[in-house]
Amino acid sequence: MIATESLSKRFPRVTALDRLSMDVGPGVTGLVGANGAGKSTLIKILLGLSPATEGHAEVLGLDVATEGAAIRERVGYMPEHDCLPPDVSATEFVVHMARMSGLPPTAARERTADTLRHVGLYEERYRPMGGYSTGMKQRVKLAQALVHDPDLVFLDEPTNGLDPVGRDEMLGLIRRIHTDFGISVLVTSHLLGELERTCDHVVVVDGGKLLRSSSTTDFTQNTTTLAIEVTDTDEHPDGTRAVRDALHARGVTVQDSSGLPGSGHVLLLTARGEETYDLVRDVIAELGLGLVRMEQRRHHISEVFTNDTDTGAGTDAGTGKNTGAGNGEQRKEAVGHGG
Ligand SMILES: Nc1ncnc2c1ncn2[C@@H]1O[C@H](COP(=O)(O)OP(=O)(O)OP(=O)(O)O)[C@@H](O)[C@H]1O
Repeated sequence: MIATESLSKRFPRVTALDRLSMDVGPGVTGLVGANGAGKSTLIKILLGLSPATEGHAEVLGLDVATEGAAIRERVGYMPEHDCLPPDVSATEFVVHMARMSGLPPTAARERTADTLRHVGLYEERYRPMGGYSTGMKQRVKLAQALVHDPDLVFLDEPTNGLDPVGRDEMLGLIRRIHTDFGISVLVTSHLLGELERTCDHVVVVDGGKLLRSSSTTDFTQNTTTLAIEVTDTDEHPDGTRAVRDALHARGVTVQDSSGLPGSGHVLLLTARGEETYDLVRDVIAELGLGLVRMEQRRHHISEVFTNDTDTGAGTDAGTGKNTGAGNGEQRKEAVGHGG
């Protein structure tokens, strides 16, 4: 869908993109980075709206340097900033954008009604947009990006300014753009956590450079840490402690989980294979306790990112190719703490 090769953009005082190479396939891809990381600059180059200083990029197989108009016919764009004229209604505005994209009048009206309904704007679509809430404006911006039925959409910070409920709704809508309509999505955010649930693939940029590019599941792969929770009994009023002591007696060290929320009843230990599971099961059975849960912990994307920036990593940024697997071991090391 998108391929960049050593793409750079230098402004007089700042390098917004620095030799960025990446491949993005179909699906929902998150482009993550702090404010000023270069996300909007990349999107403008990919749309053919702003020339790169050096390097090469293709969108849907089209060269951004020479085929910008053809790219914009097939790609929808939701800009970051408020750009809606206050005096017109959502319907008028989106019909206008559909006409600008080349749809005939009747098709433009029909597509507008469908798209506004899809993003959750109903009666209010006939009112002037100046009176809309931030959430409603974001929905109109999303609708105009989708109205010409593109193959791919670029959404620049679509959850900006939304409250938690609005954020969740917007993330759900973004997911459905792909599942319901088969449109691929590149969505930017400075919040990693929210992309964990929404995206198939995540690209992390920092200071215009690629930090990491991999599938979300690869980012959040299982750790080797086991979380165990047991019931208490009359004989063992503190079942958690009884298990800890019994495991300790058998040479298994339980990790210090005191910093974790609700950690009072959760034991964390490093699994060394099947035998660790068997040992835990046997210890709990011998003590006559009930096993509430025994599960492998997963990383959160935010843990990965914190670790990357802390260590100045980017070790596996490499080519940034969308290969998903293959960097697991390196990542495991980079993440290390796992708990
Ligand atoms: N037209 C421009 N002229 C000069 N500097 C620019 C211009 N556009 C962007 N920059 C600079 O390039 C860097 C990257 O900006 P960009 O807007 O791409 O970041 P971003 O990751 O999208 O962050 P944000 O979400 O805050 O917009 C920033 O330091 C910004 O100040």
